[in-house]
Amino acid sequence: MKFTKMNGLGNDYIYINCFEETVENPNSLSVEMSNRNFGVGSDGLVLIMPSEIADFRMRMFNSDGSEAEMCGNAIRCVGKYVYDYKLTDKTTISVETLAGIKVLDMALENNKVTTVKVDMGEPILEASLIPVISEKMPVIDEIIEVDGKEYKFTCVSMGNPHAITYVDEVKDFPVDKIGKVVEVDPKFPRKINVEFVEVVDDNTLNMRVWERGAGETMACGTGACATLVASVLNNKVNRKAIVKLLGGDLLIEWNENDNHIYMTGPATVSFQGIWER
Ligand SMILES: N[C@H](CCC[C@H](N)C(=O)O)C(=O)O
Repeated sequence: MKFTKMNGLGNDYIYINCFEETVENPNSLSVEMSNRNFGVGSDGLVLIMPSEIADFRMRMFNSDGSEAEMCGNAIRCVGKYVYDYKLTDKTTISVETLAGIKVLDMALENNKVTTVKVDMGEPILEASLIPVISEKMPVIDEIIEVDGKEYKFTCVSMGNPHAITYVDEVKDFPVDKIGKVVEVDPKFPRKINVEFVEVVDDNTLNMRVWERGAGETMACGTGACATLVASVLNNKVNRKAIVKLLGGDLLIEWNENDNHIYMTGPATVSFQGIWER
């Protein structure tokens, strides 16, 4: 089976073109192919499929096999894949996801996609829809205790759930130690992605992320969007800011007119290969 390895700021996935290939059990295949010793190695698996209601459909699976509602870094790579490999000649396309239809605008250099701007839709702030067990609206300063220390979280969904907390400095923060506990806290019925954020200035945030179903990754697109929303709600940044991740920067805007979040960032092909099953 042919696959393409791509990444968005180092958040790397294996992409299967399901116009040409058939995938029986994507959950177990994601676990198998994501293994960095016995497989290809990745943060998960992404299927590029036909859609009845959009130009294309994307399904995304974490490296633990769980399917996520949406993936920001992956959807930019889907845009790059379908244009560069000539499944479309449009530079504005729609992609069906479990979090609804997303619209992508793609920038080209030498007729290859370099940067993609994604309309990520509206943030979801209602506790029951995130979901998080909380009486607050929006969910700000939700306390979770880890190893005797209390952390305050703001919770936002971009179709997938996120809990954001602010720290003095992300560089040496124990993201894995704290992230893996918060991910599975009983307050989160569908678990949660956990973002650790350092405010640099009104237009700049440093962020590291412990992802649901994958652990710490180099970048998280939906997480960067959720982080911008949380930071505006907490009066820490302007509505348009750069989110600096281990793998690089994303430009995120929470548009005041349409309440939509816009994410702009790169998409990169690493290599193509054949998976012998
Ligand atoms: N781990 C996430 C899915 C991947 C999100 C992230 N890689 C992104 O770029 O948005 C979840 O289970 O919701």
